[in-house]
Amino acid sequence: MKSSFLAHGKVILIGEHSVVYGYDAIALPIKALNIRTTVEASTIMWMDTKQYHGPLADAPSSYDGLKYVVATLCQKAEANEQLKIIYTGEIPIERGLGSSATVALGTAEALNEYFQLKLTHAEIMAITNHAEMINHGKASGLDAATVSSDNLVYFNTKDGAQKLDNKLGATLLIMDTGQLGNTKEAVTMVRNEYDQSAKVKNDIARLGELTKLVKTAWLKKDAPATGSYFDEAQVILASLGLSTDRINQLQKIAQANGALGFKLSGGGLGGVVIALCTNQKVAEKIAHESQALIDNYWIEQI
Ligand SMILES: C[C@@](O)(CCO)CC(=O)[O-]
Repeated sequence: MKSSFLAHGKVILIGEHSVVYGYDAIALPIKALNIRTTVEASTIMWMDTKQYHGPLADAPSSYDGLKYVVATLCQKAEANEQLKIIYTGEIPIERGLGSSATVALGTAEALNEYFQLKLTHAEIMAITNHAEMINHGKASGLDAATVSSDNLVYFNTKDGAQKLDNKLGATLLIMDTGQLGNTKEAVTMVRNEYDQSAKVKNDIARLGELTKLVKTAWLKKDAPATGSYFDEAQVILASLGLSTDRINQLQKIAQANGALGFKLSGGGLGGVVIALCTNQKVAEKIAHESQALIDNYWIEQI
């Protein structure tokens, strides 16, 4: 008996960090980035990923979220069977692309099917979100909501995920700086500032407003306005200490080559950046000019 589940990655368009404080955020599922989780019987509890291959019990602490998912599902199934859990495909880790939520969701779904537990979507999401809390300290649930959605997600912690399925009529360039971000560290850093500074509280509130403005512009298919809100968000995220020299250099290249807007995406301190472009040609030109500073890039029509 074998079961498997394919889960995809995501990129945050706007509202990272402020979403942790209850404000709105918008995130896009990225189907081109995905990981398949396969569960099969084994002689020992075994975990097989690009980063780690060995007994689950010996996996490093970065696997604590996954250990929780496996333990919870096995407990619900009252299973004492040993398993091998294999991950194929790749989403670069610590880049803001949702790799941890993808593997947590994939593991919960694959084990749900393997044990025929018939857990509801809400139960699977609760387990995935808890794993994200273990991974990231304080997680808003945005990543888990987006990696389990087929549509653009409009999200806040109170109402959860809502569909925003209109097209903006533009091209999104996603570039991987190759620098490892650290979501837990970034969220903690902003939280410490938030608790002490009225300016940071205002910055976070403005990020929340920018999300609402992007939604309005999106519904009007106003890509230039959306781009200008991305630029403003980048100024705020940089002032919170979340940008890097490389991100700033990429911003200059994007601006010099016609991007409508540019920002980091996800926790920051590295990871991916996004450039909003009028069309594919502009996106390809920016990616080409940026090649010395990036590991990889993806283009999405939005
Ligand atoms: C930085 C953050 O807003 C996004 C991480 O992808 C954290 C969260 O929403 O849990």
